[in-house]
Amino acid sequence: MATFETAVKENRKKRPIVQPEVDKEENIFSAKGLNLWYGNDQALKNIDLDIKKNGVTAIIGPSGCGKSTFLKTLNRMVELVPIVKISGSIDYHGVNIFDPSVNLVELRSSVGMVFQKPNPFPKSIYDNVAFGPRVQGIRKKAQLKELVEKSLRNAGLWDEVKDRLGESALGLSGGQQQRLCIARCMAVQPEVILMDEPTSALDPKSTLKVEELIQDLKKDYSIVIVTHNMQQAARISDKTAFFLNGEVVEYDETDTIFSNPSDKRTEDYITGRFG
Ligand SMILES: Nc1ncnc2c1ncn2[C@@H]1O[C@H](COP(=O)(O)OP(=O)(O)OP(=O)(O)O)[C@@H](O)[C@H]1O
Repeated sequence: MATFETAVKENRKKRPIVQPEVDKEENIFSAKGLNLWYGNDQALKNIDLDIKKNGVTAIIGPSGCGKSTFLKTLNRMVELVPIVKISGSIDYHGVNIFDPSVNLVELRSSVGMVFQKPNPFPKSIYDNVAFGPRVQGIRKKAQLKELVEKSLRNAGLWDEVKDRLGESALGLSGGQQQRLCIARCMAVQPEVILMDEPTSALDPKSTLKVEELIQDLKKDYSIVIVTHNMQQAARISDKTAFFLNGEVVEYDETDTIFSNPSDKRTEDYITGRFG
């Protein structure tokens, strides 16, 4: 049986994700007729959605409407659940991510993910950030050091941790841990960052810091964020998709969704009539 390392190496030989000839596209993802089932239960229904490059796209909607499922479909993490079945397509750099030739390791490096609860490894701050690059085969100390510093700086955490890089990441505050997880995600140099309610476990001050960070990062990354917090979606996103019962009810500029939605269900949701 192949070891993890040989599997990673084999996988690298597959089709490269980034194809310069289609790199100029304005949309980073284009989902078409996307359906997803957990066993017999359909969680995503005929989703057509284009996600803007270098912007923040918010996914909102009531509990259980399929927000996280859609997010995890974008880097095929959802398929870690064995009962999942999918039909339809999601184009990324002109390639359907479900095509058998797609290199999953590369896809998941290019499309990183930050979760609701900060989940640093029980390792040092340095080793958390260096983990991904090491898995990618980077061994040179100087190169690793540079990547770690750059990622921590980009996550706005460097000044707070530069003198304690060898200490356990678990000793950081919740807000710092979440920014560390964002740094860990950036260390593998993704171009998309998926965020699943990244501030719901944080206090208001840490939430503000992460929101400022997202605003800062969007010039270099495409960010898709699931949030229950409507003010947050309104504050930080460029476009917003409203999901209901596994369908996209409305998708538009965030200002339009919050000031002049075209569907009554969107209006009812954003004005707190249900959810
Ligand atoms: N691992 C799983 N196995 C079976 N069903 C699942 C699984 N994960 C999610 N579901 C179901 O899929 C549907 C969509 O769930 P999902 O978590 O995507 O919704 P959500 O909008 O993100 O909800 P929340 O806001 O509560 O996190 C729900 O009916 C849920 O029960």
